[in-house]
Amino acid sequence: MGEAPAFFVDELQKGYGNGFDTKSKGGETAILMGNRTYVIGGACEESPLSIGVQIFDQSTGEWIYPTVLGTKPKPCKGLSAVLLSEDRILITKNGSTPDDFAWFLEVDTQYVRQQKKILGTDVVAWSKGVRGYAEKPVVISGPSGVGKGTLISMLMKEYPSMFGFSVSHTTRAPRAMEKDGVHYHFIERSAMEKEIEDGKFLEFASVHGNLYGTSVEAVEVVADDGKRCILDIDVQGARSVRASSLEAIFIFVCPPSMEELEKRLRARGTETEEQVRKRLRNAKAEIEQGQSSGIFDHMLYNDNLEECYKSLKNLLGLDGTVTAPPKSSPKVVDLPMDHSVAKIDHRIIINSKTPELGKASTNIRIVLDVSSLKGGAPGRTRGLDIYTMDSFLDGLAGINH
Ligand SMILES: Nc1nc2c(ncn2[C@@H]2O[C@H](COP(=O)(O)OP(=O)(O)O)[C@@H](O)[C@H]2O)c(=O)[nH]1
Ligand SMILES: Nc1ncnc2c1ncn2[C@@H]1O[C@H](COP(=O)(O)OP(=O)(O)O)[C@@H](O)[C@H]1O
Repeated sequence: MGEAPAFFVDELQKGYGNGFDTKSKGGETAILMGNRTYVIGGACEESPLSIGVQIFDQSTGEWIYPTVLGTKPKPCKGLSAVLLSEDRILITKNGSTPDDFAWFLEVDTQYVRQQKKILGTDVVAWSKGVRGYAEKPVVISGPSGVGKGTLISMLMKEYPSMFGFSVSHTTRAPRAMEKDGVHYHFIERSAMEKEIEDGKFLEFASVHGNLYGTSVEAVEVVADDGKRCILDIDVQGARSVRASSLEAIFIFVCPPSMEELEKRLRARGTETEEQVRKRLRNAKAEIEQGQSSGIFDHMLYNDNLEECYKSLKNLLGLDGTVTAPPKSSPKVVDLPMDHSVAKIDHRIIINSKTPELGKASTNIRIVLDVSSLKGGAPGRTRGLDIYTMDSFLDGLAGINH
């Protein structure tokens, strides 16, 4: 494990006051919570392409090197930290673009506490802040051949800007029309097992003799796009997601009969006879679990495809009226290289300290509104609102007229 940043040691051993202090030196920043000082910054020793996290425990005088989960931010020239609540720290990256400047380091959220129990180590988790209010992800399960893929394709075709598909990893061989990275990430079993060990998966399961899993990243890239994520996963996977901190809507699709299911599977013609038999055997257990496990919020019967699709749209609140395109967020400038950060209620005010080289000496003030945050690790933190102080003041002036 790496050495603690030397220049911090003296100061940390002296202690930092009141629990809301943040200090920044070089590429690092430190923030005190209770007895622990979180030192964030520099490159992480184990993965140099990401920002490191170390904890100084003032009660024991020892450094702790926690397991760091989640997609990590890339190193930058400097950081600022603000304690948001007792469970997470907001990190802003100097000089970064609006889609990369707000990150959350979770230190005591439900997910972190759950992972601490599982791993038996100290844990912190990164979650990137994204703008916009995409709705809860949708988990769709059901036996092979029931029509999940067909229904999802219809939804994505009709609402391309609203939904994004979570591309799973699988060890099964690609079908003729399937593209790597679009339908699945096709992967060797040993490589997938290694990635599972490294904590890259939100859930995984062995289905019909192959490994399938949803990586945290698969869900995150959809959130980054401001879209609602659709997961096509089996009942075991749905159970894992239900037990995780990812809030989602769970839908189970049933066939009208086993005979019809067999007909559809055979007509699709993508599996060998042996595979078809295996899938039909597994279907019985899946339907039983789907109907009785209490995991699913909604059951759909896919007899007539058009009717089933209409029911799916209804339960997702898409009742046929044309929905307005998402409001485009006001443009925000990059975060100044040198800035101060202040927290006022649920707003974080970022002020540039000095004019940047070659730039006019106007003072840049950016507001981060954190009043409506949703989600978090594993996955992005949604609902972040970012605007310039000027547009905020213009808005207030508008109200007063
Ligand atoms: N747990 C889990 N199941 C998955 C995942 N991706 C796909 N599945 C499920 O694996 C099963 C087999 O999928 P596939 O081989 O594509 O066959 P299909 O169901 O006949 O289209 C289906 O029940 C899928 O819902 C995943 O990431 N995790
Ligand atoms: N309601 C339906 N009636 C008849 N055939 C259907 C219906 N829904 C889907 N299918 C067909 O059944 C086959 C299996 O559907 P698919 O979407 O691939 O299932 P899954 O993704 O659940 O394995 C496909 O050939 C599809 O066109």
